[in-house]
Order: sequence, then structure tokens, then C-alpha cells
Amino acid sequence: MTTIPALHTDKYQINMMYAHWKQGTHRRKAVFELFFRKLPFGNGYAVSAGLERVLAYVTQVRFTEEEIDFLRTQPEQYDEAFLEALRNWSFTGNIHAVPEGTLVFPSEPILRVEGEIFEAQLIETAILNVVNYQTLVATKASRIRRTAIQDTFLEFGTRRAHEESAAIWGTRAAYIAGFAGTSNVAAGMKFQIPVSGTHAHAWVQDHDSELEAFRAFVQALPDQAVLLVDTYDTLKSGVPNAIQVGKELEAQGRQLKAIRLDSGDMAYLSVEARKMLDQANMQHVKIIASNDLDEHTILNLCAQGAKIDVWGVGTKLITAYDQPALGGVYKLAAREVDGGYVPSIKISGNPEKISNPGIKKLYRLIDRKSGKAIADYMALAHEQHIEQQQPVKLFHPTYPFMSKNISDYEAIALLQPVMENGVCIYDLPSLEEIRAYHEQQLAQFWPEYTRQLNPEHFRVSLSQEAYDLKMNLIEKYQHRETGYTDK
Ligand SMILES: Nc1ncnc2c1ncn2[C@@H]1O[C@H](COP(=O)(O)OP(=O)(O)OP(=O)(O)O)[C@@H](O)[C@H]1O
Ligand SMILES: O=P(O)(O)OC[C@H]1O[C@H](OP(=O)(O)OP(=O)(O)O)[C@H](O)[C@@H]1O
Ligand SMILES: O=C(O)c1cccnc1
Repeated sequence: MTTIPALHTDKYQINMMYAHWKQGTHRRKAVFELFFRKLPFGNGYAVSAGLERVLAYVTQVRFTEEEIDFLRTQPEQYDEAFLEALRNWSFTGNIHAVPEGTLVFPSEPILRVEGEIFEAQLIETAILNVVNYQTLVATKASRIRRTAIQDTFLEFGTRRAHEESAAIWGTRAAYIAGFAGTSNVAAGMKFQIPVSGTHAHAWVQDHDSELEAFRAFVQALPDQAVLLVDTYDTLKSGVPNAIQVGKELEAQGRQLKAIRLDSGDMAYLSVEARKMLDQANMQHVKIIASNDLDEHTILNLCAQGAKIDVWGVGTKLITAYDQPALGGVYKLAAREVDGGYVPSIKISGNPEKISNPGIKKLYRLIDRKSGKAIADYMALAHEQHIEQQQPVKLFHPTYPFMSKNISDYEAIALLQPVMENGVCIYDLPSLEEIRAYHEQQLAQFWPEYTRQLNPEHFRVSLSQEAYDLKMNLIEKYQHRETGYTDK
């Protein structure tokens, strides 16, 4: 039935739902926005991913009898009438989101939920779970792949992923960001991602000789065989044996596809292996490398002149090894009071953690002359000046004295309506379309923002009105002891 269970949530959501229900406020509307505060891996951008799974979840999620029975066992002793409300519940709200593959930046809303507080609260945990992980892996994949844009990247991470669903959805995220295929066969079937596979050391170890192992493998898979050449000695035995078997294949009118290097100095070994293959007139045989690769090793290997055509990347991609979590949060932006929305703010001693109150639209401003992105711009939902293409002042929300005026721009609204009154209204793009869209997104940015090391900070500006609202609310909350209420 449901892809993600209703109880895949934190207990505090159920407790807040219950307290709202007891208080009679559970049907009151609320608007939550999902955003993250810091880019991962020191990258200049993140790649939005997870929307397809979020929509499947929100459309299908229901409380099952087993889940209701489990809640009945809890020490909170929820009223039966509350459990009955859960039994009859399905999501009825509205969702706006940026499309998967979009380049996104800190503090901007990438998904917005408008619904009854009861339901908007429940779905927070699962939505964050999905978007945080998939966005993180898509970002890592995009970053890794840009180190050698002309080469082919394969996702090899399933054995090290944090269990099955992370492997499957992480693979999809990597594909969005430009990986060409995966070793995970189930992901290939589920998403129509190209699947490929070489062989393990065990295949060679399990034969009396490497040559015999290679021969048997190419006989079984004459057009698909890739030979792993490092089981005993890459240059003295692996590559010469692969060449010999390749020649035998040629005698049958076929060609060896590739060899794989999985240990040792891969700059040296790949250069030597390439020479040997070329000398044997086997320019068509590609060299695949794997073994703990990430953007740093790949960049270094390229700088050393490594002759590698295909990179198999596993552990460090699928686990987002150097930053294993994206800190995406889901914050209340507005709440219903007397039939209208009142902006809501989360105050913090840390200025970076103060939320941007109010329901916002998010625009990407594109310079008409260069066609490149200038900044992202958040305005309150009722503001029209961007659609009317009026000149705007861009300023840093934390350091507003840093500003820039622009007028010759095109504005692209990034948050699209994807769900209305609980019904998915989004024409889900195919994975190929999402992948192509991600490429277009990258092309919209100057390389300063997409380079791997010390990228330039891309501007994300608040409208003057959104900024003033934030300042006013901060001011009011600082004086709340003097009797302030936001009614
Ligand atoms: N020329 C190179 N420059 C930089 N890093 C490299 C180079 N060649 C290999 N590496 C990387 O160095 C790390 C260690 O490689 P190493 O050769 O020690 O693996 P290994 O221990 O031989 O392999 P294994 O234990 O898996 O059989 C790997 O992450 C690998 O990708
Ligand atoms: O290194 P990754 O980026 O995760 O790529 C996947 C690794 O998985 C396999 O190794 P295996 O699991 O057999 O272990 P190994 O480290 O001993 O090669 C393969 O030979 C790669 O080295
Ligand atoms: O096909 C391969 O070579 C492969 C697949 C998964 C992990 N390591 C290698």
C-alpha cells in the first residue's frame, strides 16, 4: 500500500497532533517551509532531489489498523476518538516544491506545505528524511562528476549504503546528477537506470589461473565482459592476460569491452595499462577504475594524467562520507488566525538560525544579457514587483549593507504547485528529463559558483518587505514580555 508508513514519524508529531486535537485546533491551517542552512561538502550549490518519493508518500500515506493498534499500546493513552480521526485521515493539503535537479541554496524554501496543522505536522519527519538524504547524495554525485565531466561515472555503492532504501534512492539521486549507470539491478529495474557489472576478485580466485578465469568469463559474456586485472599483479599478469583473451575474442570477430583497476597506484597503472592495450591495437578497450574514489582522488588522478575512462564510485558517494547529513529543516512560516494567515518566526541567539517569516515565493533571477543566474530572490506571496520586472535591490539578509541593484532580468518562479487539496497535480517528469534539467541548471551558473574548491557564494536575497517583516517580528518578540501577541 503506502510507500512510507504513517508511523515513520517522530513521536512528538503524534503528541502535537493529539494535543491539537484535544485543544480543538487540529483543523487550523499552517504553512511550513523546508530549507537548509549550510551547503554540504564546501560545495557552491546543492541539487534538489526527493520530490517524487515525497509525492508518492503524501498521496498514499494512511494509518493502518496495525499502526492504530500500536498507538493504543503507548503510555500516552490517546483517546479512541483521536485514533478514529487518524484512521480516517488522508493528506488534504497543498504542496509547492522546486523540481528535482534544481540547484538550490541555503535558507531558501525548496518545499512548502500548506495544510491542517494536524497533518502538516505529521509529515514533517518523513519529508525531511527523504529530501535531506536524496538532496545530499545528488549534491555529492554532481560534485564528483564535475571533476571529469567528459568521463563516465558508475554508482557502485549498494554494499556500503545505509540499507536497502538508501541504496535504491541514492542511486536514483546519483543518476539525476549525471552518473551514467549503477551496479544495483533493482534500481535499474525500478527507475530504468542503465545497469552494468564487471566481476569480483572471487571469480579469478575461484579458478586455477587468471587466464583460465578471464577466458571463461568472456566465453559466458562475450560482448559484455569487463576483466578485473589486479587480483595478482596488474601489469605483469592482469593486463597481459586480458590482452591475450581480447585477442582470442577478436579471432571470433568480437571485442573486449574494458578492464578494471581496483588497487595500487591508479595513475601509474592506468598509464601503463593504456600503453600496453594501445600497443596491442586495443584502443577500444576502456579502463575502469574503482577503490574508495571520491572527487578529491579523481581530481588528483586526472591531474597526474591517469588514463581512466570510467569511474566506479561507491562508499564515498552513497554514504556522503565526508558529510553524512544535510541539515534540512521544516519550519512554521505562517499560521491561521481568525481565517487569515499570520507570519510566524523562529528566533535564535544565532542570527543564521532565525527563520524567514511569512509565506514566500522563490525566484531565480537571470541576467538577460548573459543568460546566467544573478541571484535567488524570496518575496512574500502577495508581492508582485518581480513578476512586473521592476528594478530590485538585492541585499544579503544578514548583512543588508551588501547590496546590488538590478533591472534587466528574467525571473523564474522555482516553487511549483505539485499537490492541491491532497491530490497530486504535478506531471512527474521522467528521470531522463530530470537529468537533462539538472544539466541545464548547471549551465545557468557561472563556473565561479560550481567549481569544487572555494566556490563563490551565490546571492540569496529577501525582498525589502520580507526583510522588514522579519525585523519587525524580531523586534516584537524581543519585547514579548511587555505583552506582545501576534493576534
Ligand atoms: N595515483 C594516485 N593518487 C592518489 N590517490 C590514489 C592514487 N592511486 C590510488 N589512489 C587512491 O588511494 C587509496 C588507497 O589505495 P591503495 O592502493 O592503498 O589501495 P589498496 O590498499 O591497494 O587497495 P585494496 O586494499 O582495496 O586492495 C584509494 O582511495 C585509491 O583510490
Ligand atoms: O570502493 P568503493 O568506492 O566503495 O567502490 C566499490 C568497491 O566495492 C568493491 O570492493 P569490495 O567490496 O570487494 O572490497 P575491497 O575494498 O576489498 O575492494 C569494488 O572492488 C570496489 O573497490
Ligand atoms: O561491477 C563492479 O565492478 C562492481 C560493482 C559493485 C561494487 N564494486 C564493483
